Amino acid sequence: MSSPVIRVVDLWKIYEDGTEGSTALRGTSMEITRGEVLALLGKSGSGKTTLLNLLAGLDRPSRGFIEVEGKNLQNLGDKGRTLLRRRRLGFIFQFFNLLPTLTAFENVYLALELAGKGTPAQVFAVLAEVGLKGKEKRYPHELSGGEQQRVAIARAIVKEPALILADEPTGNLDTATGMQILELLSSRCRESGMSLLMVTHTPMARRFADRVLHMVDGVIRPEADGEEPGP
Ligand SMILES: Nc1ncnc2c1ncn2[C@@H]1O[C@H](COP(=O)(O)OP(=O)(O)OP(=O)(O)O)[C@@H](O)[C@H]1O
Repeated sequence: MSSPVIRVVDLWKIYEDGTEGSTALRGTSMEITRGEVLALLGKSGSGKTTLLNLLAGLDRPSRGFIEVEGKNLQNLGDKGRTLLRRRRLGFIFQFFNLLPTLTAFENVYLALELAGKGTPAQVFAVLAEVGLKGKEKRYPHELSGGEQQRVAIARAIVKEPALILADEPTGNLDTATGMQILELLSSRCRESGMSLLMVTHTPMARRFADRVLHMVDGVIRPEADGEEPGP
């Protein structure tokens, strides 16, 4: 069996905010295998964003550890974690987070440059693949929300990362556009063996997932134990 892309072991996060700490994660564990598409649901404040920040190496766990492709994030150092983010992780956000002064092409090309690999031809190919052929020179404000999210998907997948972390990827889109985006993202990840962890409040996201997880009070639980079964 192949080793997991992500291994989370007994992860705790206690935010120290002066007087009493706020415990966001309470000893949670999980694994993500190659090419697996996961939806992570959970109430507001249950710890989803905290987990994403820790997986991205943007914050440190209070206890426990995370391995990305067998490497313990804490042992990598700041520089190592930055390189890992640029090369092995992709990010998709609710509000797209494209650079407004760069065209669609330039937004995607920048990600490739930061990853230290790739050619302009790859950028054209990936933009065509997400349905943006002919729109490469548009700036974000000249694109619809769905199109901007397609640029963000292209930016994430162009470097073929091990894992894509998506935080509410359809939160700012209408239902039909959101479905198209989830279909595109989940099928492309499966085809290329990229893993996808999407945090979502959208129950329809479970249709596109291989596995649905629920964050309940700082602990990840499988769907069966979840607190809010969906439609
Ligand atoms: N920087 C911080 N300092 C102190 N407490 C924090 C901090 N960030 C988050 N928390 C607390 O940790 C808990 C989990 O927050 P988190 O943002 O991870 O939840 P979430 O599931 O992503 O919520 P939402 O769906 O609303 O985005 C909450 O109780 C929150 O108040």
